[in-house]
Amino acid sequence: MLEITGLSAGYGEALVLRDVSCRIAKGQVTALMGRNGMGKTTLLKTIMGLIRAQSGRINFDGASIETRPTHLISRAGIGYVPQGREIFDDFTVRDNLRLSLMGHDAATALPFDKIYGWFPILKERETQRAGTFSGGQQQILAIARALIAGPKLLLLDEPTEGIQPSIVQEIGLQLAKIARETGLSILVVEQNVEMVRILADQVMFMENGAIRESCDIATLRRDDALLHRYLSV
Ligand SMILES: Nc1ncnc2c1ncn2[C@@H]1O[C@H](COP(=O)(O)OP(=O)(O)OP(=O)(O)O)[C@@H](O)[C@H]1O
Repeated sequence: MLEITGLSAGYGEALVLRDVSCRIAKGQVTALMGRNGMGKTTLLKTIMGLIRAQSGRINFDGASIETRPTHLISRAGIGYVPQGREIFDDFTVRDNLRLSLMGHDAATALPFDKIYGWFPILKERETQRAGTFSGGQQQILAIARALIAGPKLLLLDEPTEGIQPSIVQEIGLQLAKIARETGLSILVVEQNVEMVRILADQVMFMENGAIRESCDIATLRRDDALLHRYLSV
């Protein structure tokens, strides 16, 4: 599904990612953890083509994508929910979803009712402006906007940031269910350990722009030494 090999990238002269290699299988949910400033967001942006790789390969679904423009990476089947959500506050739920479909292949797009079945709150609030929502509801809408295009891989950047614990659990359980149901792969940058335990199958730990270690979620449930080492929790 996604295979990254020897990836280096950064901002101008400043290299942030250093020789990153990792692999995400179809249907697998991978959490990327690490302290602030270690390069997690930079990795997601480089996968999306928002930052150019200086060296290395990003292979998605059998094709190399590291030189493609962002809209073609998105059209190839990678959905992205950036930090801060970036929904349209003045638009209704339905218009936010509709706008998200622009430029996407109608053949892969999901019906609105599929999205509303996964997230009933969006159906209830279909005609309301997104700016009136709570942080958790806005995050659900941001995720729904990415899902409606029918991606094969979803990149999420700190989806639990600033939202209340009950909604964290709801979003985690629902995303895990969607991944199981549809074979969607997810790469989620996350600091919230509860969310990682609910959602992830495997965890990668990033430090100074490199993936230092990874483990499956059962290992992390048994032993939280890795969390102490890479997050100081
Ligand atoms: N636009 C930018 N220009 C220059 N340097 C940047 C830019 N964005 C991030 N950086 C630097 O790149 C490094 C990695 O940042 P990045 O946002 O990828 O980290 P992160 O692990 O996602 O942390 P956080 O959880 O704080 O977002 C940091 O040193 C940061 O200061």
